[in-house]
Amino acid sequence: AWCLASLRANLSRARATGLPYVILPCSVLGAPWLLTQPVLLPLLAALPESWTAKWLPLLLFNDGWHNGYEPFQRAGGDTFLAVSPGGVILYTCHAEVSSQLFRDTRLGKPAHLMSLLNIFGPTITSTDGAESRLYRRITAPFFSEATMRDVFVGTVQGGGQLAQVLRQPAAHHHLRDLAAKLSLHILNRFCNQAETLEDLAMTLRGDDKPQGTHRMTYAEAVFTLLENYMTIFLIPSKLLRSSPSHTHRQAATAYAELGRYLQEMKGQKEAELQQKVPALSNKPESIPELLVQSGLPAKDGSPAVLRPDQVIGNIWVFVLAGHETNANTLTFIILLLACYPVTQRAMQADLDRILGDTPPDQWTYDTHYNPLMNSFVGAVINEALRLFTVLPVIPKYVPPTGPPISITIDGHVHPLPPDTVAFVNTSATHRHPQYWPRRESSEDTTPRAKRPFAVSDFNPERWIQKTGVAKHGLLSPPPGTFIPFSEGSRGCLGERFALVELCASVAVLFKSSSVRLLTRGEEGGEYPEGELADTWEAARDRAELALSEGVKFDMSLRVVRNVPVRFEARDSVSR
Ligand code: HEM
Repeated sequence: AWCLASLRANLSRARATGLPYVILPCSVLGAPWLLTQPVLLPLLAALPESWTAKWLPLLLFNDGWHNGYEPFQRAGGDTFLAVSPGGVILYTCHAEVSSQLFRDTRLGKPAHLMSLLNIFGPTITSTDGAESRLYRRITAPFFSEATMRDVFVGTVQGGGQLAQVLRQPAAHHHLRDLAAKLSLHILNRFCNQAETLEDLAMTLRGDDKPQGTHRMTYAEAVFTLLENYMTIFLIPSKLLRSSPSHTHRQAATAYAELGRYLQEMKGQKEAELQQKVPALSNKPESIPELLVQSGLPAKDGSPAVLRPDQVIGNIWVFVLAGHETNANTLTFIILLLACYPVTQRAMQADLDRILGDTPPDQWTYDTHYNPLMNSFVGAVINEALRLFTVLPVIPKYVPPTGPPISITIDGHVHPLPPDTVAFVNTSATHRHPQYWPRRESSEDTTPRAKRPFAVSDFNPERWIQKTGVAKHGLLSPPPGTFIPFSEGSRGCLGERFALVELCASVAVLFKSSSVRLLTRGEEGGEYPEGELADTWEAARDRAELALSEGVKFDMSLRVVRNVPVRFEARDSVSR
């Protein structure tokens, strides 16, 4: 009775918006569905597709990337509502609507749905209003041009070490982990000022050891925690520690160890700040420094702006937001280039043109970043960000108290009622047939080309502007059509940081090395039977499957299936 009454009430709220809607049996965000999904899903999947095609994909939050534009095609519109007894959710991939949602400062974030990130304390990403503005204001000064200079040079140094490790046989088994070690190092070295290049060398070799009384290294604690994030979020540490499962106990250790590392970082910054003579320091302040400073009483005696849990929560969220996304994007770029040798060579020709014989230790942000980003390097990065949206959905929220907030579509005004969650679907936007027409060869629907056709649609050439409106040589997409970093007042704080890091790592890896797909016969006996395909075309098909079926969204989008590739010094392969 409650369900029917709620559904009726929500239907009348939905009708009042004038937007098309789809009725769902439950809310994708509600506890009943989240708890019963493992049991119900196999039953629902067994029903004829024609019964479920319109609504079931909307209940599969983690499949958003795989579904791409399809749910919108089925719903017959780029903006629609999903109505259930649990509430009303707006789905959009309409550029004009997304831009309005990003720019309208009356809209907030559904902070109550994002508390998942608050495992060490409140965070910038899962708070709203004055609180998130405060965190942004405190940490924004870190993202200065001085920081970008350091990040560029540091990534070239670190990327050089990664290139050496990747050239070892069978390194592809650990490709994503090695990329994550590099990006965690960059973050730790520049955001946290807490690591050196020697530390990275040891981590990449696997020679790093826990320090002092720690039971895990910092990197091990971060990676283990991320592997077991939901377990740690849902099950109290006390239970995890006494669980018979080894994985549970490891998860509890990772959580405790990382908590200790974050506390130590905070303590060390507090000690440094008490000794520091500000005028003598010309280094960009680190994220922990900015946060810790706000957690101390001011010199004039006014109280601290942040509580200790706010300091720790936010140090953690920068570690999370700043390394996973970059590591996953770099991995996608490497695998895409292995599938496209011709594109790889075109990008390397641009690297040779821009960098010439200048040794990597003389590459600088001021001289090289812009030319690289306006070349094939920028085109490849943008195209990878378009196809592999590491955050496939960006949530917005009409506050529960207050008036409806209207969106306008083709001149028609649609008032969104209070308490409406809005999902800007980046994955569907980036596959919208009008904004991003598929490349001709990707019209291939043979069984080998799997939804969402990410590999066959990879086309960096589309970013190279030959005619028309050009922004520094690369295509400048209309607002709302290319949104990997979101936009507006809650857009990614680390966008520039991420692009600088990606640019420098792609440049250093591919200036010195090439990557190719491995096939059987040309290799020694170090690969297990069945791992390698017989021909390049078969290897390409496997890679394409891995980059569709083998892609998973949990904390962010990543490839979980191994793709056999080999890095070789460029001198040894034809240019
Ligand atoms: C390829 C790399 C990256 C991508 C695609 C990406 C994407 C995004 C997106 C889409 C958001 C908005 C999320 C939302 O509204 O729910 C976001 C927020 C954020 N990102 Fe990134 N990001 C990347 C790298 C980074 C890096 C390197 C840092 C820091 C060093 C960073 C720090 C943040 C922070 C602090 C926020 C929260 C902003 C707020 O809530 O006000 N990101 N990112």
